[in-house]
Amino acid sequence: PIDSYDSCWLRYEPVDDEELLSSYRDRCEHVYASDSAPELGVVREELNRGLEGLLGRAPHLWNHPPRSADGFLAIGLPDEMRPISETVDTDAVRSLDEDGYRIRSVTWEGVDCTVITAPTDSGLVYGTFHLLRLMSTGQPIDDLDIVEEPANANRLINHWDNPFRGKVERGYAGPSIFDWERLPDLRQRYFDYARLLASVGINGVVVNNVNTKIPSREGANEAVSRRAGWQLLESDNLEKVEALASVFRRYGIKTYLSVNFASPMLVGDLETADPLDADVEAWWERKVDEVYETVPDFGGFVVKADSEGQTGPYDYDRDHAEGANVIARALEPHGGRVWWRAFVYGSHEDRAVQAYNTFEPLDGEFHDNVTVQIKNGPIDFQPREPISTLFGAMPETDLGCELQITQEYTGQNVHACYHVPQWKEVLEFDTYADGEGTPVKDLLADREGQGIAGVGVVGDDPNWTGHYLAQANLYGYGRLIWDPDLTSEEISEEWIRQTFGGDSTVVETVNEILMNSWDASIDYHTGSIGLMHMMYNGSAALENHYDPSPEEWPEYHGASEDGIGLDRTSSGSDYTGQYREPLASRYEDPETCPEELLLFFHHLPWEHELADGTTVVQRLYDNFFAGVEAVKELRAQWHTLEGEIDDRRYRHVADRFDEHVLQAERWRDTIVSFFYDYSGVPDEDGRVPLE
Ligand SMILES: CO[C@H]1[C@H](O)[C@@H](O)[C@H](O)O[C@@H]1C(=O)O
Repeated sequence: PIDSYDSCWLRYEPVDDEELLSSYRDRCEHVYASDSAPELGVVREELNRGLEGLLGRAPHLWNHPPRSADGFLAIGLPDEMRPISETVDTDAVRSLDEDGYRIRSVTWEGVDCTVITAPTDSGLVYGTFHLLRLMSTGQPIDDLDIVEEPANANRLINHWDNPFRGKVERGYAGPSIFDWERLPDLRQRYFDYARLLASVGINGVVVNNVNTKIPSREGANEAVSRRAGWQLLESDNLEKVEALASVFRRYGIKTYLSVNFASPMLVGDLETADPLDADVEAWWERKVDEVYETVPDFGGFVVKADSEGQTGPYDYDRDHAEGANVIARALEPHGGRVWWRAFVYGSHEDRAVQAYNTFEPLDGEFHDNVTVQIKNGPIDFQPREPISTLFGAMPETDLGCELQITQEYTGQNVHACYHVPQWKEVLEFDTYADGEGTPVKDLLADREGQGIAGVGVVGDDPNWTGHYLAQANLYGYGRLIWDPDLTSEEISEEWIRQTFGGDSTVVETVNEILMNSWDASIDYHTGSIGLMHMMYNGSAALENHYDPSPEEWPEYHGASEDGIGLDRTSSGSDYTGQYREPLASRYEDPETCPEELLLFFHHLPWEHELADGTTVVQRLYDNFFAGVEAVKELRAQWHTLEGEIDDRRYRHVADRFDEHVLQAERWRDTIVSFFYDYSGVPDEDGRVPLE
């Protein structure tokens, strides 16, 4: 079947500004790019596709400097394109980070030349996408002097795709794009996905769900019989993994697998998975050697252990370092890495405190090739959470930050919600780890074993993401983790121009919609003063993690007749104590605790007065109602774009805004009624109780 799907931000629409077009043609119609490495093949392909789209005619590709051209583009490693590379400081290029690159406008033998060079081939791929992005967003390219290096060494996508069954856990864009039945046969879609990821600097992809074993409710045997993610480590499946890896590696992207901690028993036939057992150690070594025979540049494993029904070292009274290290030792000789998830909870009354209590004491115990992967907040990707206390608490351990691109809790494939401002808030958060001015972004940056992992959003839907505006989150994720100093606006404008064109009304309007969407989402999902996790969690009539269901979660909101919120201070679970000063004291006192997190840290009377004299319950009413009005405003703004954007995407988004408004009203009405039932306090403006 012909795969037809959207090209997202790689549309390469014809440049309509005559002056720009002629300058682009002068400089890029002739391209000198050697074809010495697979990545160079990608560079030539992308330039062909991009320049033909933008300039309206295919470029001339040379494998030597074109003598007759008035201007040309030269791309290659410093040693491969002498003497042109001497127009840039090649030593400086060689000392760039391995994924870094340099773009420079120079004159060579009297000819205008644009040089893209880098220490490695993947840098050339990123440099090429950077130049095409400049042209797709209508920027001048006649005086470029760009040096780029990624802030984060590892920039990963974690797919929660279930192989064989094709479903994506918390995916809202159709089935998985990975067709494991047909692999090693390749789909064109894999190449286009790799292009999308490489164009925003992603250099690692975990192709399967961290829930590698279906938590069996009907007993062990039933779970084992149905094919599951853990089986990707089986010898027969490794060539399928290699097939995918062969696509991704062309774009400088490493392939990883989520594995089950009990693989020695599930994949092997051992009786135990005890990490200190010599047979288990030997089994991991043999299995990993086998993987690298098939996938020579394999990235490594992601492991979800002792978490939500997945087995782990606790089954053998071992700690998480012992669990991770047996796998890490097997990967070490091959340069592989274990991304060990810190998403462990369930044995402490207050879920928020457990990850720190579990992992902080193990600081320095993990092998050098283990990265502890920590969700941005202590609960679970809620619209807004405080920052996990583990950031800044494990200086002797490589850390990774896990963010969620898919909108599990922010409206799935219906609501417009731009996550980049949320991620900015996380990365800019000052942990005080080394005194004032130690933001998360600095803790993560510039350490080879560290980085950021984003829970993926794509599926086989033609629009990839279930909602066209959700493409901005995949785009934005890559751009932000490459350069955390970019602003949310800069990123959204880049995306809008490449996706909907440069018309200023369209750019401004879509930008405003994106930039206001997250605040609206926090308002109508939570009331924006620290509550969270009030969603439906069943599998009956309502949608899981989509519909409101506050009555399910008293231990998360602490609603009672006398008040609301959870005491996480020293008189409660003492989660505040896990932060460094001055954060601990700031959160400990309701007078100094930031209002947007107040009820996360404090249980307060409904009529507790906030700084401006408004009571807690009235603030909640006001914010829920404001959230709905904000969504109505976003919809009205989108409606002004009818005729300015192609009808297919305009209609798609407009229809979703109608459902978005209804759903926001559902959240508001359900939760303000829930608060009224407990507090008995009516809204000052007569909106609650509802008629
Ligand atoms: C993959 O499982 C997910 C689960 O679907 C989700 O509801 C929650 O976010 O967390 C889990 C995790 O992060 O492991």
